[in-house]
Amino acid sequence: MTLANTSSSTPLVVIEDKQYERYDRPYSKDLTLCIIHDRENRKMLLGMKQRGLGQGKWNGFGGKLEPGETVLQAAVREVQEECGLTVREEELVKVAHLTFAFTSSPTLLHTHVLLLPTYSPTLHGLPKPSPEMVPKWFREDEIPYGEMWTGDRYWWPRVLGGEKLRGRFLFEDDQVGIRESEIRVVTEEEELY
Ligand SMILES: Nc1nc2c([nH]c(=O)n2[C@H]2C[C@H](O)[C@@H](COP(=O)(O)OP(=O)(O)OP(=O)(O)O)O2)c(=O)[nH]1
Repeated sequence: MTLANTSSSTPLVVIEDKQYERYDRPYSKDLTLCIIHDRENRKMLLGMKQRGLGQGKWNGFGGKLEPGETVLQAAVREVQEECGLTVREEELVKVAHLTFAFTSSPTLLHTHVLLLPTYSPTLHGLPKPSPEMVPKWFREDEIPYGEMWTGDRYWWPRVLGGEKLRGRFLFEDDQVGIRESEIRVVTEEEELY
């Protein structure tokens, strides 16, 4: 094990084995999280969550898979519902599988993170607010990590930098403190999910 090179004081443990899924919880849910990147103009679309888990935080767009849906189908649907953009499954790149748990919650959240690398208004339309999310563009160097999930500063920049990651975060029940976190790079040969 090695400590990741991060600028913050919270150490992030990088693991080389498959410990990332080892939180023992009786229930699990599959979720999507889509990062909309306008690479050419060096900006990213985030949404301010209006309700539910993560309310009051900036995040990408996503939510629970509906029965019978694939990850990609759910991602396309959630992006459309939450910010009005039309994306196609083939455009989405699988960039991370992150497992989130909370100290007193019996449910593991398996979050499938996807990236739309090249947003274009002509292809995807213009973002519009929904009851769930109020979208806003941020410059790449002004991502508001202080108003996002606490763990995001550790993996978001790496995903934007082209790395494929697996990780797990055990949050305190206040959904702010991180009791434990691990992350590792996925090898070329490995299926991400
Ligand atoms: N960026 C980031 N996203 C997270 C973290 N933890 C976490 O659950 N999420 C994401 C995954 C999902 O996209 C979203 C939660 O799913 P959701 O939006 O369906 O939750 P909800 O409670 O509002 O669900 P619903 O009842 O409205 O269906 O938050 C985290 O640490 N960082």
